[in-house]
Amino acid sequence: MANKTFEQLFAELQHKAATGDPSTSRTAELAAQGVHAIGKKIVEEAAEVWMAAEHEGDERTAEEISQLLYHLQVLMAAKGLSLDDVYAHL
Ligand SMILES: N=c1c2ncn([C@@H]3O[C@H](COP(=O)(O)OP(=O)(O)OP(=O)(O)O)[C@@H](O)[C@H]3O)c2ncn1[C@@H]1O[C@H](COP(=O)(O)O)[C@@H](O)[C@H]1O
Repeated sequence: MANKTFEQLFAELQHKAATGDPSTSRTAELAAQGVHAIGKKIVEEAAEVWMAAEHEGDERTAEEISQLLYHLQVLMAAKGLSLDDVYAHL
């Protein structure tokens, strides 16, 4: 059972990126650092997904995928993109 859906998390991250306190919110901290820093995290997390899929178990792979999805959502929020902007291309 998921703790929250992709849509619920994104709504929370949009709010945190816009109004959160960088000293208490990781999302607000990343948003304040900007697209360059978030992009580096996305590349790092993508590599961790790959390594987990090849060398670690399904649980670790799923965990790394969740972290990649989180950072992609943070980038979307920082850029002002909506879920519909992305769904339009799926
Ligand atoms: N789902 C997530 C989530 N997934 C991953 N992460 C962050 O991503 C990190 C994982 O990346 P790393 O393994 O590289 O961890 P790290 O070494 O601490 O990161 P760096 O120091 O290298 O930047 C975690 O330590 C978290 O900081 C997340 N941070 C927040 N959320 C959720 O986002 C929402 C808003 O959170 P806040 O913005 O923190 O309030 C809440 O629902 C949270 O549960």
